[in-house]
Amino acid sequence: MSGRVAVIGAGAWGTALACAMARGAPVTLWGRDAGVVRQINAERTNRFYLGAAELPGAIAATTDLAEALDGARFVLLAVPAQTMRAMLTAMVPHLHANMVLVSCAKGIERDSGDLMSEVIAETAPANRAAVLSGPSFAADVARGLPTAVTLAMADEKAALAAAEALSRPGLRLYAGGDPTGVEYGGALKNVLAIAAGIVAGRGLGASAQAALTARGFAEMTRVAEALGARVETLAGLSGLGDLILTCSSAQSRNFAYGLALGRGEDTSGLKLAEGVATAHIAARIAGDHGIEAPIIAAVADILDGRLGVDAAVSALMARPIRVEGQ
Ligand SMILES: NC(=O)C1=CN([C@@H]2O[C@H](COP(=O)(O)OP(=O)(O)OC[C@H]3O[C@@H](n4cnc5c(N)ncnc54)[C@H](OP(=O)(O)O)[C@@H]3O)[C@@H](O)[C@H]2O)C=CC1
Ligand SMILES: O=C(CO)COP(=O)(O)O
Repeated sequence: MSGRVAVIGAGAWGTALACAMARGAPVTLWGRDAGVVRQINAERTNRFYLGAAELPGAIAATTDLAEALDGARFVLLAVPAQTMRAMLTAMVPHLHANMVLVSCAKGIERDSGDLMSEVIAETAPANRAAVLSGPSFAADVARGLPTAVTLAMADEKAALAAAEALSRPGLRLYAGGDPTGVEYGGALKNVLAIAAGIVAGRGLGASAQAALTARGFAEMTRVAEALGARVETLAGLSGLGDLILTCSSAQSRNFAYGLALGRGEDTSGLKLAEGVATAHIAARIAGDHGIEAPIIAAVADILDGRLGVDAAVSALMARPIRVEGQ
């Protein structure tokens, strides 16, 4: 499977993915902001989202969806999860059935509880859906630093062909046949990264940080498995891999959001933290299914102002003693 690549969304991730893709072939990049698009084409930078990073000349940016999608075989969707449905709806008139729609977003739709692959299936049922997720900061990918992520489709053979077609020097794609697991991994790690940031911001220590990450991994695995994912997927790049990355670095916007919360600082001017919207719906889904998810529930309660950080920590520490792994 080969073919031209279109990237939808000229924020940090979309622009970084376009940089990676341009190392193999020309790529079109759709952005909604004419100023950003002009800057990418004329100055080869996207300063607001990627600072001084120099963008390859093989990226053709446009605000015109029809132009961006024309002739594309793979369409990488890199807009925030809560805007994915509207974005796809606008794209539908320009889609052809042979285009593979690859969600690169990490989140659960807040109103419906849908994963991004489900949003694709509902809005563009004639197209095949894929998901791409794993430990990958946009700044690293834009610079061409070595990165490995998973591309999953319900059809594993098709995923392998797509992973081969989209791998580039510096960006190695592993194929997977469990999109549900890959998506829950990517979405839930954002919620746990907020929790890790809170722990750091509150100055609770490195031991608490490690415990939170390990118990967070147990929790995300439990939730995802109950919702149809394979446990081994969660132990891969788009579960454990991404959890380790984002629970340990203030470069993560979700971690940085939690850090501010833990320090009692204002979060209103901060960059996109997908875990905020996902925390609410993930807590609701876990509650509805009777899945034990105390950290996710605590993050949702803190974000909603129902629980203070110290009370949340006390409550987590006071839970009944149990056998680890159950
Ligand atoms: N940044 C990263 O390191 C990574 C991010 N991701 C995921 O990628 C997704 C996108 O994140 P990221 O690029 O970082 O976010 P950014 O905030 O950097 O960029 C978001 C982009 O989406 C655009 N946008 C926002 N709302 C809409 C809308 N309603 N319709 C169309 N476009 C819209 C923004 O346009 P405008 O500038 O005009 O507001 C901007 O170009 C998230 O789900 C994130 O979790 C995944 C892996 C790595
Ligand atoms: O998903 C990411 C890295 O894999 C980016 O994390 P943040 O959205 O928290 O910055």
